[in-house]
Amino acid sequence: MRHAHTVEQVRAAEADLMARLPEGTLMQRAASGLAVAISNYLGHTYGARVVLLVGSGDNGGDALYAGAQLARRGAQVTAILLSDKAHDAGIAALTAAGGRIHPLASSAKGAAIASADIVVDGIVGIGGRPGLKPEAQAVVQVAVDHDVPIVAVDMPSGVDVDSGETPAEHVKAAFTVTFGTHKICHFVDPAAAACGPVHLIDIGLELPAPAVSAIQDADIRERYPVPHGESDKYSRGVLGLMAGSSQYPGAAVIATSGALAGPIGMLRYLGPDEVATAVRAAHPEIVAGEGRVQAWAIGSGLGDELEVDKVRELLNAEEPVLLDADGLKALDDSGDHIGVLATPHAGELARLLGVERSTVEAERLKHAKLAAERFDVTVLLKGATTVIAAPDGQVRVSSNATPWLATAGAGDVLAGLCGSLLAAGLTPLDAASLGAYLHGAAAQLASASGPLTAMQVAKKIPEATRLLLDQDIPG
Ligand SMILES: NC(=O)C1=CN([C@@H]2O[C@H](COP(=O)(O)OP(=O)(O)OC[C@H]3O[C@@H](n4cnc5c(N)ncnc54)[C@H](OP(=O)(O)O)[C@@H]3O)[C@@H](O)[C@H]2O)[C@@H](O)CC1
Ligand SMILES: Nc1ncnc2c1ncn2[C@@H]1O[C@H](COP(=O)(O)OP(=O)(O)O)[C@@H](O)[C@H]1O
Ligand SMILES: [K+]
Repeated sequence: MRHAHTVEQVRAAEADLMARLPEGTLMQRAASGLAVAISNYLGHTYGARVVLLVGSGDNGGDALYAGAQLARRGAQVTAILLSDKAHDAGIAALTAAGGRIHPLASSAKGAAIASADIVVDGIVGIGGRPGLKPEAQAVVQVAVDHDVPIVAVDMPSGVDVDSGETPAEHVKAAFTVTFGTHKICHFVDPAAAACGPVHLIDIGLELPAPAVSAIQDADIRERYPVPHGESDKYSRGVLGLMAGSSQYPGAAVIATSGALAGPIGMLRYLGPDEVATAVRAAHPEIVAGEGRVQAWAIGSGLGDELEVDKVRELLNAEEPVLLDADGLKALDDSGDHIGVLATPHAGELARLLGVERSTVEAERLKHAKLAAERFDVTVLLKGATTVIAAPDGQVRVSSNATPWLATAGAGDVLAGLCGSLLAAGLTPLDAASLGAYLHGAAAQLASASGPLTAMQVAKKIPEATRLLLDQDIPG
């Protein structure tokens, strides 16, 4: 996993390390990494036109020192100071290296930005409040108008670093270079979408447990329940699936496709006879009717046929339960739901919490955590980036999907797959994490940059799993 820490955690780790190192060491490490990343992006340094947008703090200092390094290697570097205050030693370093300094009032700044190869956003970093001041917004807009790529120093200025929210104007970066550890805004939308690819420069920080972790290829290999010589169909896990209705029979076929593509040894289907017939026609290996299971997946396409009392009974039983779509209506905030995994999209989470969908979309991390705490369940909030919040406060994200996955039935595949992982014995947090990541990987294969259907995603899950399990990933 990749890990993100809060500003407070970063500041504390930085203070610990700085006490043991000569002054300025960390900023030099950060600036060197930034300069190298910019050179790599441009493909050349000599003669490159680089404009630095410099705010009042150390984020501007990083930009100035990186600019000085680039200037020493032959780049034409111009700094635009957006505040009366700026990092003095950084300005001295850039000037000594032959860089130019423009105050905000300079009439030449617009032309410098318009003709730049790259603009460096050193306006604000972890010390910033959300939003851009009008003068910063104006210079950023010149870069946007002239298609000049922007590299964000630490994070795109204007985003909310610890929540990933973007309540006001902010920079949209071609890429971001961050230091020491990832920050929450790199992982959580909508801010994550403004970061572009994020390069992490190690500056030697020693960090506590992360606030948010991002799932990677290696996590699948580490945690997937691969069967072994002693396994049989029962020990691999049996999933009970309640999905589909006379109104939505297809949801059952799609959800069972997702479930069978996961690690379980057997799938029991419970639902109306005509739907069971359709499910068995698609997958003759499915067993219809009651029996022992290791986990339940309930909800996709149930419509009005949800039996709330029966589901509530299962919620209080020992076996873990996944609740999706209509099944979420059975969730209440009483009782111990520690083994429950809820998989809402933003609209469903909004209904559960009694807020507007737009509020959930703007504050995804906050609402996923809120629901996990209120209902004592693990919440998987679907979207371009999937946010998974456990009741103990752990948060993970998965962001390997493709926008082509936004298609009817894709959520049913995910519910089946995550249910399958639950039945195979993973915790709700791991089942959600691996399920979301494999779903995203399968969608990439199914899409190949083009349209896909939910059933095609389900069909690609075994191949995605095989590729991820076989890959030789060090450490
Ligand atoms: N920590 C680490 O490990 C390392 C950190 N490093 C670097 O330091 C950066 C943090 O630097 P920092 O603490 O000086 O804060 P920073 O983000 O530059 O902001 C400072 C000032 O900006 C202002 N301001 C606030 N909001 C604003 C807005 N929306 N628009 C305009 N202005 C705004 C506000 O001043 P005010 O307006 O209140 O006078 C605030 O005091 C960090 O991101 C990284 O790049 C690396 O060098 C090495 C390792
Ligand atoms: N823009 C996007 N980029 C990537 N994945 C997305 C995007 N929008 C939605 N998804 C994913 O597509 C799936 C849609 O699920 P859901 O909204 O439940 O659809 P349905 O109810 O039709 O099955 C989820 O896994 C979600 O994370
Ligand atoms: K920045």
